[in-house]
Amino acid sequence: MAEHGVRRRSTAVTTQEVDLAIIGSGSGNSIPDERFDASSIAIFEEGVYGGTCLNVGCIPTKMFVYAADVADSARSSARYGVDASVNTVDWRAIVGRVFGRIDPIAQSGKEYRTDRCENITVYTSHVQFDGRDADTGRYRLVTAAGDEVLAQQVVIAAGSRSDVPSIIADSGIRYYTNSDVMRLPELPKRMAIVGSGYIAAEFAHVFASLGVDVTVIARSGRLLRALDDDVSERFTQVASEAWTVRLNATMTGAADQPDGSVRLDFADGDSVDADVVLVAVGRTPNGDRLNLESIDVTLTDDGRVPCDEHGRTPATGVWALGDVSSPYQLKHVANHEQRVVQANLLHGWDSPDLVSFDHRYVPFAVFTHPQIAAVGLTEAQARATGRDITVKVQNYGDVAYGWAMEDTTGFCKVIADRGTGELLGAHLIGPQASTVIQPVIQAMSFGLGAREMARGQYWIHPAMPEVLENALLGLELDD
Ligand SMILES: Cc1cc2nc3c(=O)[nH]c(=O)nc-3n(C[C@H](O)[C@H](O)[C@H](O)COP(=O)(O)OP(=O)(O)OC[C@H]3O[C@@H](n4cnc5c(N)ncnc54)[C@H](O)[C@@H]3O)c2cc1C
Ligand SMILES: NC(=O)c1ccc[n+]([C@@H]2O[C@H](COP(=O)([O-])OP(=O)(O)OC[C@H]3O[C@@H](n4cnc5c(N)ncnc54)[C@H](O)[C@@H]3O)[C@@H](O)[C@H]2O)c1
Repeated sequence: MAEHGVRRRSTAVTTQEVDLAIIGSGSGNSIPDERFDASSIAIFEEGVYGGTCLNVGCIPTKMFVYAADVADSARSSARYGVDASVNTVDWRAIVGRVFGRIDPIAQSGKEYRTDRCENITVYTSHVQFDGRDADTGRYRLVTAAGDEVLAQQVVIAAGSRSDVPSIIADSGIRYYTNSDVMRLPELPKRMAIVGSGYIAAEFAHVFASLGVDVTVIARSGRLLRALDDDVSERFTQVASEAWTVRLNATMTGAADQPDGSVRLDFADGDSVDADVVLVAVGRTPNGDRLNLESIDVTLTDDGRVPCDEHGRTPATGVWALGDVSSPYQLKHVANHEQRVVQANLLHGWDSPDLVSFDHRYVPFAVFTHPQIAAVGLTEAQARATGRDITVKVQNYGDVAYGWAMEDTTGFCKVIADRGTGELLGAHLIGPQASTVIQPVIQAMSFGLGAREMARGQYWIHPAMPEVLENALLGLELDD
């Protein structure tokens, strides 16, 4: 490990002075490249190196989703005249495939920073601020292991953690989150998933398709209710046929049962028994564990580290990016913000050339069944702007590739300004949604209107994006 500027104290802990400290090894780990070789850097990581996306988020979940999709394909094969079935699911082999790929990446990422980057010191411990050093004015960062780092500048890239409702946290039951459910030793017979957002929708698909009897417990009347109303409604319908879905469910208790299962009780007197309870009710930014008061930074009302469009927090020299500060808890946003903060670190805090976050058209996809993807305003949001809008809903089942797949539930909704043709939003539910949506993201980002987008290019026939082409052509735009 590099020991740049490290002073050993008699208590066996160290004090190091660095140019830059980075809290969190998710997107934060990508900041130091060769342009930072002359800077001394400390990276703090209290968990597994590489952060949420690599270890317990996007990447492993999608590797499990792919296995689930393969199982679903086999189950639905008879529709296409093919005789296939899912005979057994080798859960250990699936887990082995996923983490056999991921764990070495996390390990080698850490080794690279620790052993091969001479200007970087990795601290594998929780860290928090302890004000500023009176002599140097540097930010003082103190680890749980007792080390002290005095940093000229700090990037807070500390991510977020799973929320756990107190009714579960205080009950004493064994519950799982995305951090450990993917390493279950074996598939349970019954799983109850508390929550109805992204994580619930993706894991319900994974475990149900692999043969688990899944019950999804939603507080409100719809799943994925933050999405466009039609998408959320369609998804709730389809999901209710695939899994047990309890809507408008208010939990009143959770308790271990003598047979090792868990019972969840509801206000209507009903209950659900499950062998595994997965909690997926949102994520809290980790800024509340950094003692930010000591550097006079107050979290936003929704718990984020405040920062401006350049990533600058109210404390001079302290930057923030990703889940800890962003209104979007998405990896492509964290990566974008990392590139902005990286550029701005090189420009300097007060530079007139600072670059800005671009949050205009943040897309997302939910890798459940059916897949969902969206960008821009929902129909309700677009109507609320007061603009004269036109909306077209095109069914997958009405285009050639949708016929090929015998799709009966998918659709693509596009929303545009009737007068100008400006694209305002797109919402897809159906096969390949996360890929089919990409041309709309491009069009919106580069200011291409609906009409030009529909007719200014070829659309490969008979590929799935024809569903998008037809939706665009169906918009009632002024001439
Ligand atoms: C199950 C799941 C699936 C997801 N799937 C997708 C997806 O498909 N697509 C998508 O775009 N997004 C997805 N996300 C969201 C995505 O993972 C996050 O938006 C992204 O990883 C955030 O990156 P980050 O760098 O801000 O934080 P993180 O990657 O969480 O990194 C922060 C790191 O900081 C460390 N840390 C925190 N506090 C301290 C401290 N005080 N001291 C030392 N270390 C600290 C943490 O241990 C962590 O490793 C998913 C999330 C989950 C949970
Ligand atoms: N494919 C992706 O891009 C992807 C996948 C997974 C996660 N993520 C990111 O991670 C974030 C967190 O995911 P998530 O699914 O935990 O959160 P979420 O915000 O998507 O959904 C949380 C759900 O839990 C419900 N809820 C909240 N408190 C509850 C309670 N006490 N009891 C029952 N239900 C409750 C909410 O009403 C909401 O529907 C997402 O918002 C997303 O940004 C992204």
